[in-house]
Amino acid sequence: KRHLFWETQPVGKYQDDAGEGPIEPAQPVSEVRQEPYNLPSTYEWSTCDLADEHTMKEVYTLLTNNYVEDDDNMFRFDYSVSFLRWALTLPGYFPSWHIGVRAKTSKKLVAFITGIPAKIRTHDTVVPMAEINFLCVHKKLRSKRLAPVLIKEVTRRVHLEDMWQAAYTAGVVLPTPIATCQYWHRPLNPKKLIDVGFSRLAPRMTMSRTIKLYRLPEEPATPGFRPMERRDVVAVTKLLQTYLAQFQVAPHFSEDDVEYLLLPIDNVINSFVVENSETHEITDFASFYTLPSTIIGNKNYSLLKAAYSYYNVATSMPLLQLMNDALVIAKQRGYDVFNALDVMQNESFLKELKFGPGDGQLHYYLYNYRLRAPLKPTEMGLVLL
Ligand SMILES: COc1cccc(CC(=N)NC(=O)c2cccnc2OC2CCNCC2)c1
Repeated sequence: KRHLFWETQPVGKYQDDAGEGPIEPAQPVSEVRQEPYNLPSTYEWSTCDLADEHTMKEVYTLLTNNYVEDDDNMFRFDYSVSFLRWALTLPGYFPSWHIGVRAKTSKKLVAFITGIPAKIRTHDTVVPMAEINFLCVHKKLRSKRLAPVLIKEVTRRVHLEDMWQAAYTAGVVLPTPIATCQYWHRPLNPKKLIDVGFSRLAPRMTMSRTIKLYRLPEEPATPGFRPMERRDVVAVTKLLQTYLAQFQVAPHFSEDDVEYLLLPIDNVINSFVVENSETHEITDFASFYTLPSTIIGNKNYSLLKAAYSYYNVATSMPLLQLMNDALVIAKQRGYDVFNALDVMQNESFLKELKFGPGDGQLHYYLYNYRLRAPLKPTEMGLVLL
């Protein structure tokens, strides 16, 4: 399929002969285009100040009504205001990278795209990158070729901050995935999932048999499994840095990153540690983020409460046991389903903990950075929100 826009971007093929690294060289910031790209005449750029409650509410409303749906258009991501604030206003973020498009007359927010700064390690090189996310065009403005303009504008604003690489994911295939991952789902409330059409009753299975199949203990099995606290930041950072070192692409987390990104926030990020009762050593870490989905057009339910596996490190037990404890807590806290990608070492627990394969794939991309070869999911250590 011809990609009129993507063929103009540095997202090219692999080149195992050439080294790994930027496809195009950085430019002097003074040479970066100073003026915003052109929009259709009735629309205007509008940088969204997410510290402002009203603007944040406008962003929430645009996304909850117009963001990503599953392939059967039965569910749509419903990122909460507190989640968006957490995900997008991290220390060192650039307000100018929260880009909106408004209709000139009504001032209605009709499109959005974001970037946040991150340090991503690819093999042995730590590269400052922009993580691009939340590209959204109002349903009524689709196929007006707005998405390419939003992408060019966020790229321009990233360049203005002297940053020349980016990372993003998508459910669609574009030039040129660096990894293609499968997503998996572990039912926690199988009856609701079947009622809303997320899951189907397996052949020759009754509902009561299905409920029994997915039943979980009331409490985690591991003594010392508890919510992460600020005092755990140093130990968790060490655990994560050591664990993530094995993957070809992974975030390069500092203690400040861990403190901001992984300390628990109700209904946003859930994180846990295992503390050895004798040595008080932190030996394991588990985390999942909260991303509900609107259930489109179901008469009994309006919201699917989903947990998404984030970063997990087990050193004192099999990852399987740690993840089972995470499932137990997610069930306790009222989640309907626990989702995971087959990245990192997740394959080691997916089948055994009764995850079922999802009906789609998530593709990872790098902008202006060539790898020698695509990665296997087990070589991918980056989880985007
Ligand atoms: C259940 O409600 C849905 C609402 C919209 C889309 C999908 C399917 C889908 N596209 N799922 C994923 O992309 C996905 C499945 C498992 C884990 N992470 C995921 O995506 C994350 C990471 C990328 N940004 C969205 C959230 C499901």
